[in-house]
Amino acid sequence: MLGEWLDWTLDEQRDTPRQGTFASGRFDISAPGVMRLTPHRQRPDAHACIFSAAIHGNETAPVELLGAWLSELEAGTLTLGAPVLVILGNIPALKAQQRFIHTNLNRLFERGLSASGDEPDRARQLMAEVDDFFSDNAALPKLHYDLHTAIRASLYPRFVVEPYGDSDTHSEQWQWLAAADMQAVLHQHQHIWTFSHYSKHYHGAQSFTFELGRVAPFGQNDMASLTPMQALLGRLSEGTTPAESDIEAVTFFRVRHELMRHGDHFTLCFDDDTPNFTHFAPGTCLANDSQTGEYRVGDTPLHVVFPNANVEIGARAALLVVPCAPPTNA
Ligand SMILES: O=C(O)CCC(=O)N[C@@H](CCC(=O)O)C(=O)O
Ligand SMILES: [Zn+2]
Repeated sequence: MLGEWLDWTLDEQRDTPRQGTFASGRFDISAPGVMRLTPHRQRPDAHACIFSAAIHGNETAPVELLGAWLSELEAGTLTLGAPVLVILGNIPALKAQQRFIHTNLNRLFERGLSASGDEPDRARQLMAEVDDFFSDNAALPKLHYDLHTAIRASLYPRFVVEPYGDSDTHSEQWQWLAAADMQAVLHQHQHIWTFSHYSKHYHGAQSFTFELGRVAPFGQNDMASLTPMQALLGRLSEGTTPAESDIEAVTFFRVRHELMRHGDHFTLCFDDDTPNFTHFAPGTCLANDSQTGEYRVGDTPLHVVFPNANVEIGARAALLVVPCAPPTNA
């Protein structure tokens, strides 16, 4: 199953079986990098689960993690008890080991998207796959974990971004994230058309973007730190209740401001290797933009997440965030 999926994903021309069975279920590969797993016996607590990776092509740890989890299913050490849609997002970028080829796929998941090109076409295909999967499993609670790694080091190496949306995140999610050793949660403050946001906004799914360490080539990822995360994927795919931990060890943040690049010339006022969540005091200069001038921290200290001066004009150059209390349902 794993072999067939990766073969067809990485080499579309190969004559690979597109469906088959394994000890506890069936697999159906509907497109390169898109595979449905259907259990022979669905457990009563099952969620309809989507696990996605490689929405950014150079983020390899999540691909290794999904490979390790699929190997457990294939070996029969894990029993499938929930339907799962597994996705590798940007295949040309994965082959090239680049974040994207033409544009950032993780800003294109919006219905009615009119842009043309390979990444917009892939976004439309993946949105349709998500719609079909959730509609075919309409009786089940919906869940989507979109797995990434961050460009820079981080004061919290493993954290999740909670997309903005009308639907609430259930209290159990916070405990599952804590048990999976996620160290921080960042609540988004507005709609950003990411893949995890798509499932939350249009389907009301329990959905997060996971940042599982730092970008590294295949084979050089710290997979030991992701053992608790693999256990979470394992429990969800078994349709059993994941381990819970109390959330004391998790730090919560909220986005205060999205720093955008507007001008041809854009620089950040701090070192390139500044880790995510670094704190900046009031008055500190954070960015210089040829279009909008200097950006300085106001009266409230800010922490910087995902700083990147080399984004396209009009794209996000950093999230400026503040600590906040845990959700009242946590
Ligand atoms: O490390 C970075 O600078 C970028 C990491 C990354 O790709 N983050 C995601 C976050 C998506 C979200 O806000 O949910 C992204 O920018 O797409
Ligand atoms: Zn990413």
